[in-house]
Amino acid sequence: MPSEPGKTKFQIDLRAHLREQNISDNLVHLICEIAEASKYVINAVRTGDLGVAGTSNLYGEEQLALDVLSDRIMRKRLIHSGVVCNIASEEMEEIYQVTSNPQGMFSVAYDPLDGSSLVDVNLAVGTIVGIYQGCDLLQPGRKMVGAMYILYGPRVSLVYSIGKGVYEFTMNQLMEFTLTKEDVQMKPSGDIYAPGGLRKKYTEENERFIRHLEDKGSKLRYSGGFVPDINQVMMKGKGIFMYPALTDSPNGKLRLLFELNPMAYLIEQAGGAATNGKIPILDIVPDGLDQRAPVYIGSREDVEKAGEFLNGHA
Ligand SMILES: O=P(O)(O)OC[C@H]1O[C@](O)(COP(=O)(O)O)[C@@H](O)[C@@H]1O
Ligand SMILES: [Mg+2]
Ligand SMILES: [Mg+2]
Repeated sequence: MPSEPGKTKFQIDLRAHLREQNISDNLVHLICEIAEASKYVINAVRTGDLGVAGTSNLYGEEQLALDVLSDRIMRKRLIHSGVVCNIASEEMEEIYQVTSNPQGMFSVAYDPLDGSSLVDVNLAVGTIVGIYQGCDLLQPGRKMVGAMYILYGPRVSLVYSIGKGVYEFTMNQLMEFTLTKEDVQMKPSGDIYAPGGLRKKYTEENERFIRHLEDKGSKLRYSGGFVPDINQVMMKGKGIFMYPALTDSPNGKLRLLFELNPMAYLIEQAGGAATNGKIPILDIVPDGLDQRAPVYIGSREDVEKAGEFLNGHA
């Protein structure tokens, strides 16, 4: 007998799933609003100007770079959600205050279109989001109440956690997100690695760690997009992504608030680990919106091993 629509576990849409999680209506609403915004972002990525046609569209209107457009889409949605206090985006220099009343409100830090330089070569990109209760955004990532990313690949998937495990939803032909994986779990050790940054600027310790990974049989799997690269580690359930300190950038490249904290939250929720080589990413106290940090993220034992190499114990 065919199952009743909406009743089979893997036909559950995002809103129905969230309503069962025992969280506030405001948080359900916020996550659904971000999911809605992502539909407009993927539409912009699929059909938007790639810079080849100059700066005007058919009507002579100025066209926006995709990351700026994605930022506007996200910001507008968040402002009108009615449940957001402060917004910080990789595309904005300062915090955007929607209201100063923290009651029942959330603050959001996001990267609207990470890896936007990959759009012209048609590689996967994504949106990364961290959610905080109240109005304070400059807190350690461990204070987040939720995090998610949306991957714009051959399929669009949304991976989220509110501290109760990691769930993957995939966009169907009606642009609804339906549950495709629940309770995603990382294995303690893996055999793939994704190393960001120019290799000749790696320190000797990082070079030795890479040699260790290759000696143990790990294969290179790097696309240059943080969201697809993390999604690979997450969904295969094994391996490590790193963007280390470089000889000319001691804090690496990736940003704590917009990129690292949400991913660290998700990977920890899946039983993995994320450090800057010394301490968990989620314990770093941010001193500004644009703070960067080196990162080792993925299977727990691989991340610990990185720490051993960096701290002279291996
Ligand atoms: O090209 P590199 O130095 O390896 O950097 C790649 C990293 O930079 C990013 O593209 C982030 O940069 P943007 O936020 O400017 O897109 C990540 O997606 C990726 O992991
Ligand atoms: Mg980015
Ligand atoms: Mg970006």
